Amino acid sequence: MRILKAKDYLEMSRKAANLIAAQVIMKPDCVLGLATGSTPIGLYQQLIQGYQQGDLDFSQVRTANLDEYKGLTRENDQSYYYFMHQNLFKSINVKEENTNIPDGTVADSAAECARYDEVIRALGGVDLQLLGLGHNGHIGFNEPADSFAKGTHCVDLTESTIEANKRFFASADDVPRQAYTMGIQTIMGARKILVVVNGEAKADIVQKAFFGPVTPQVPASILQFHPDVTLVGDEAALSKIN
Ligand SMILES: N[C@@H]1[C@@H](O)[C@H](O)[C@@H](COP(=O)(O)O)O[C@@H]1O
Repeated sequence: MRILKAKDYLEMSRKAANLIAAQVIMKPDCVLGLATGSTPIGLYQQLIQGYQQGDLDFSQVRTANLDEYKGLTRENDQSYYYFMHQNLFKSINVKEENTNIPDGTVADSAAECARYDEVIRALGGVDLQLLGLGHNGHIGFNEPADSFAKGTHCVDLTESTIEANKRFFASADDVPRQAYTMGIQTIMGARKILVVVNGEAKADIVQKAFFGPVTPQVPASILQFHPDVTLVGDEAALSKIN
């Protein structure tokens, strides 16, 4: 695992965006696995700047997002579809038909999960998967569990995730209780993985996930077995691993 330490959030965002930019430049039709949450917003802004300055072209890039809340429509401003359009897609030249996100409005979980796995298979897998890290070690919405989930599946969100994400909703009651997420096998199948973390609140889980035992109780710990992981974090998030 490569660890890149940044002095602050802006530098973390720049370093991470540089790695994604390198991927897009070296393979213009690459498949980018994308993530939501507050951590990647700064790096998406950097990618938008790179596009506006004429350094990056996303016209052939394909994307596959990690997850989506079940039950939220695309128009709901808390859906991950909405998030991706607001924070990245509307400001770069990626083609709508080349972007993929699980469809939270499909009630039949088995059908939607099978469809999404087929989408990723048809894309030829993910070249570079971007990941944030939940406070309980979740990646995508793979919550702590007794075993590692394989493909796309529907999860019941844990209380800690509902608590962490309620800041985006009017109240905790409005946070959806379920989500569709890529599975651990799909994430591990990505050719490269880029994890971004910032802030002191992530310091403990960074230490556990990357230097603790590999266990489904800390889903991100499986990344220790991936051959090409880069962790980019600010000093606060990396403070317990030095
Ligand atoms: N499903 C998302 C994850 O993909 C994200 O990585 C995580 C951390 O979010 P943040 O970056 O806001 O800390 O929480 C959310 O629940």
